[in-house]
Amino acid sequence: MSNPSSKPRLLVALSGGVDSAVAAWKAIEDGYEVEAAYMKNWINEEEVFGNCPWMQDIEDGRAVADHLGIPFRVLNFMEAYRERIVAYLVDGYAKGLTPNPDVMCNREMKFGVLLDWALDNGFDAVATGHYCRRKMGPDGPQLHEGVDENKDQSYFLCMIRPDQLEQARFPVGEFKKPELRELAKKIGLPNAEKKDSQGICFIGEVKINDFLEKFIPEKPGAIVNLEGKVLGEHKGLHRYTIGQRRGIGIPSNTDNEFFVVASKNTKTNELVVAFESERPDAMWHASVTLHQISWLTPQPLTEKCRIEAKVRYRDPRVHATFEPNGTGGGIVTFDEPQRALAAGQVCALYDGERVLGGGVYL
Ligand SMILES: Nc1ncnc2c1ncn2[C@@H]1O[C@H](COP(=O)(O)OP(=O)(O)OP(=O)(O)O)[C@@H](O)[C@H]1O
Repeated sequence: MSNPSSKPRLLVALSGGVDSAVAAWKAIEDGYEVEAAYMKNWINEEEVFGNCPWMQDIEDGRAVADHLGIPFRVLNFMEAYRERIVAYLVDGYAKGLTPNPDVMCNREMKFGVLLDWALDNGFDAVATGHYCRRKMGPDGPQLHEGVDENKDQSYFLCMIRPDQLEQARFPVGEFKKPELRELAKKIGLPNAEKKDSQGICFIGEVKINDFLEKFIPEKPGAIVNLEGKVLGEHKGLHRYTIGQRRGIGIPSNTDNEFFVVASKNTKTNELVVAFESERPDAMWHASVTLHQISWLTPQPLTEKCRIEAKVRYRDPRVHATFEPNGTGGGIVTFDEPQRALAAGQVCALYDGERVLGGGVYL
C-alpha cells in the first residue's frame, strides 16, 4: 500500500479501554497518520466459559475512533489466539506449570500477529496503551518502565524480541494514570470514565479454574502437610499455584493462620500445604533458573553480572546476580530469597528502569 502523506503510518491496537484511546490521540498529536484495530481473540463460543465483553469493547473502540476521526477495523484473530495462547495456557496448566498468558499475548498477538498484519498492510509500526517507554539508545531502541510506578507494564513486555520493539510504540508511557484520565475527559473521549479491565481478556470475569475445567480432566489426589499427614483431597494439581492462600478448602483450625500451597508433588499427585509462618523451604527461593531468555539487549549477557529482577507483575524490582548457563538461559540468584515462585511464570531482568529481557522460570 502506498503512503500518499509523508507521515509514518501507525496502527493503534484499540481495546475499547481508555489507555489505548489516549494512545491513539497522543499518536495523532505526535504526527503519525493513525488508524485503529480491535483484535477479536475470543468469543464465548462452543459453550466454553468466557465472558470477555467484546461487543461492548468494539462499540467503545468504534466510538473512540469516530471521535478522533480515524479509521477503525475489527480483525478476527481467533484461530491464532487459540493456537498460540489458549493452547499454551491449557498445556502449561496440564503440566503443573503456572503460565503467563499476558506476557505471551504481547509477544504472540499484539506484536506478533497484529504487527505482521500491520506491516503487510502498509503500516510502519503498532502502538498499544501500555505504560512503558521505548527510548533510543546507542545500539537501537530500548524498553523502559513507564513513568507511572503504580501502572508500569514493562514486565508484560519483557519477552518481546528486539525486531518487535523496533516497530512498537507506547504513546502513553510518559503519563501517570490520573493525568491520563483527566486528559481523556478534557479531549472528550467517549470512554473517559470506563473502568479498567481486569485479568486475562478472554476469560474475563470467569475464574481460571472454571475455564480450565473445560479442557483438563479432574485428577484427584491428597492434600498433605509438611509432615505428610493427609488433610483432605484436591481435584487436580493444575488448579493450584505455589503460595496460593484462597480456595484450598482446608480449614486451619487456628486463628490468624491460614494454609498456603507450599509445593506440588507431580510424582505422587500430592498438594503440600503449610502455615505461612512455618516458612516452608519449598516456598522460598534463593535463585531461579531461566531457560531460553528473550533478550532486548543487542547481545545476550554472557558474563556474570549484577542486575535487578522482577518475578511478578506487582512485585518491585529486586537486586540479584545473573549467571549465564551457556545454553541461552541463566541463573538469577536473589540477594534476598523470594516467596512463592511458580514454575512457568516469567522473570523480567532490568538494569535500573531498562528492561534487559525475560525468561520463564523452571
Ligand atoms: N482486544 C484488543 N484489541 C486491540 N488491542 C488490544 C486488545 N486488548 C488489549 N489491547 C491493547 O493492549 C494494551 C494493553 O492491554 P490491557 O488488556 O493490559 O489493557 P489496559 O491496560 O486496561 O488498556 P486499555 O485501557 O487500553 O484497555 C491496550 O492498551 C491495547 O492497546
